[in-house]
Amino acid sequence: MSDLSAQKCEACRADAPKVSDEELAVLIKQIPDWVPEVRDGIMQLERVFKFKNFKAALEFTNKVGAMAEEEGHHPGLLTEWGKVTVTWWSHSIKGLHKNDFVCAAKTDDVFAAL
Ligand SMILES: C[C@H](O)[C@H](O)[C@H]1CNC2=NC(N)=NC(=O)C2=N1
Repeated sequence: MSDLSAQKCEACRADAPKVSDEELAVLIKQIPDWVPEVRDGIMQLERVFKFKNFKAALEFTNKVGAMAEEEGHHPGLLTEWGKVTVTWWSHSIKGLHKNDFVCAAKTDDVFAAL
């Protein structure tokens, strides 16, 4: 468990500040497999996880879903044969909040524990 994944998501209101470029540079070092990407004008964190078949990909998807429910923060999940694309961003602020980095780190932990 990393520093980030040991944290809990906090309530993210519509007026919460987005992570600054300086904060992003520090936080992304703790989740080096994640790629920050702008999609539809919204900064997001994305990582592709590889599996041996669809069943394994679906099991991982469900575990990430359960973690998301516990945190009250929810990712984009695209489950395909042998592959799950996980995308984190905060809908309420249309960008990245610390919560997204916390949940990306927790997603790494789910994968590591399979
Ligand atoms: C009411 C509920 O808590 C909110 O809509 C939560 C749910 N999950 C969420 N997940 C994400 N990724 N961003 C949000 O802003 C968000 N808001």
